[in-house]
Amino acid sequence: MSKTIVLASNNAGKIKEFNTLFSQYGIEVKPQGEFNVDEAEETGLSFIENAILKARNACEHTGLASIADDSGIEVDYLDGAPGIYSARFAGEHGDNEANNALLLQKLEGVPTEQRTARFHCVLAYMRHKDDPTPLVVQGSWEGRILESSAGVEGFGYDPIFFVPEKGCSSASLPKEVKNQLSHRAKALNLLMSAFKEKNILA
Ligand SMILES: O=c1nc[nH]c2c1ncn2[C@H]1C[C@H](O)[C@@H](COP(=O)(O)OP(=O)(O)OP(=O)(O)O)O1
Ligand SMILES: [Mg+2]
Repeated sequence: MSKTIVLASNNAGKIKEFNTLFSQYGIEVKPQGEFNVDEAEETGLSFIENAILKARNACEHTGLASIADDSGIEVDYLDGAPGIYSARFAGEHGDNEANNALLLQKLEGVPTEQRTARFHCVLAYMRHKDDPTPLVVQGSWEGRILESSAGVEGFGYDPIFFVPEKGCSSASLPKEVKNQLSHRAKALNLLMSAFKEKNILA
């Protein structure tokens, strides 16, 4: 690979997954923490806007190309909430336990068939901070919200996300399996196709 790509994320769970996923494509990325990039303010009103804000922030602070991930969970019974606010659903950014507890509480007594939900991931690639044509791709993963936590793998909402095709929570899946099925894996697959088509990193 000829150039460094910064991964515009501070989320340890995402970074771990990306290390595995990118290595499958023979690409090395460096998390923005290695460059002391300050966290971007996620002021957008969509995953797409926030992904671009994060990618642009990382480009600006490093002078390098970057990839950002903005993701979250949409629950149908809650009209799509927590959506872009998934990381701060219960108030404090990144308090996964509180977020999961609040989501379970809001769905208390709601029957199984009304607990449908999906993970959503938007990836944005920007060559530099003024890049007028960021590459933007999306992936989603359908499932439903369990009635209690199960499993210890993954991060975030994984313990309460039921994966119908596997019959268990996403936190109960081996990492390799999540990395084949997930919203993030699907989005990255699309990004890698776009890279190929545009000879990025070729
Ligand atoms: O595969 C996943 N499995 C479980 N939970 C997940 C997943 N993917 C996203 N999520 C949840 C975690 C967090 O509550 C929110 C992402 O929020 P999001 O703003 O994109 O990330 P973040 O602030 O944690 O890190 P950063 O912005 O530095 O990448 O969605
Ligand atoms: Mg964030």
